[in-house]
Amino acid sequence: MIYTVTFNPSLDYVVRMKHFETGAINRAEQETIYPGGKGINVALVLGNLHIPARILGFTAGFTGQEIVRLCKENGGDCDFITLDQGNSRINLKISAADETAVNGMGPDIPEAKLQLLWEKIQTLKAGDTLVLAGSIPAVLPGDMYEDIMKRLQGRQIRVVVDATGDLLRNVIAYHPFLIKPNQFELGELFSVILHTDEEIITCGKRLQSMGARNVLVSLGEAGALLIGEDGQVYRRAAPQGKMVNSVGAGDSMVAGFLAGYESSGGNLEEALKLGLCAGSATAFQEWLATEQEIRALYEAL
Ligand SMILES: Nc1ncnc2c1ncn2[C@@H]1O[C@H](COP(=O)(O)OP(=O)(O)OP(=O)(O)O)[C@@H](O)[C@H]1O
Ligand SMILES: O=P(O)(O)OC[C@@]1(O)O[C@H](CO)[C@@H](O)[C@@H]1O
Repeated sequence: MIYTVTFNPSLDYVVRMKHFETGAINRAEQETIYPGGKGINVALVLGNLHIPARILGFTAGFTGQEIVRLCKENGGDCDFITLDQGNSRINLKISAADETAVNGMGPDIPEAKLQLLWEKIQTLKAGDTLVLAGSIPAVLPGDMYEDIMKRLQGRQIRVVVDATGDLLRNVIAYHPFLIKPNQFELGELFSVILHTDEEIITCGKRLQSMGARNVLVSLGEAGALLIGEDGQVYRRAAPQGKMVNSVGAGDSMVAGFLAGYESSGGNLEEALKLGLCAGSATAFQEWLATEQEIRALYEAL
């Protein structure tokens, strides 16, 4: 069974306009509200691919209720913990000539509620996969994912981490099965800006030598690079298509990778291929891609 954890879910308020100008009143030409947060996105795309995934995390207030409702409406298997105070955040996504986002801070999570999450995670069994994805509310310590991984050591649970900065850096020593930084986030870990495949591979291999098993580096429209635990480096260009909205493309890639890995009995090339197609299929849609959209790219690749 796959479980995803979203500490800081959101309502993604996606607005479209031809031109966006800072310091001015901008008028939306189209607006939609989606349930958001990386773990939620991963689980919904897994669901689209018929892979069962339970959604764990914290929701609060009226926005939290709407996140749960929208997740369920989209087939999500929700097991959220409800916080007694605050509201889940609203993340503004502006799609104009380019994409701009303002992500909220999210509510505080008191110790007693963290304990409830820990109790849920304790029930995972050997062979299960746990996806820790996205940021945590600003008031929580940056070792949150590390703490979870520490407690899960030796239990044969595959842990996937899609996060940035310290949250990601601190888990590497605990042998995550998969990490998925994008090119910028990978460079950020080493305080460098990466330009070439060789530079990306060097940094990816460094993360492997520090403990990560598979390092999947997403490169936007340039595709992805996988530094596999089998010692191979896999490189694939992205499928061609018209970019509509890239929000959730990276999460869809994680979902596709896990689905491809599971359905192929652990073939990394297959996992990368389905991951890439899921990422691109989402980038080519208004929101998260359906199975049909992902399979169409897969057949053509
Ligand atoms: N313009 C694009 N054209 C084709 N594929 C794309 C494009 N943008 C993203 N993708 C696909 O989605 C994958 C993930 O994208 P990206 O590298 O932007 O991840 P990310 O930065 O984690 O994304 P996000 O934070 O928006 O979810 C890429 O590897 C690629 O397969
Ligand atoms: O603030 P975080 O947790 O880093 O990212 C949150 C978020 O931007 O990630 C998803 C796309 O990957 C969106 O649904 C959501 O708004």
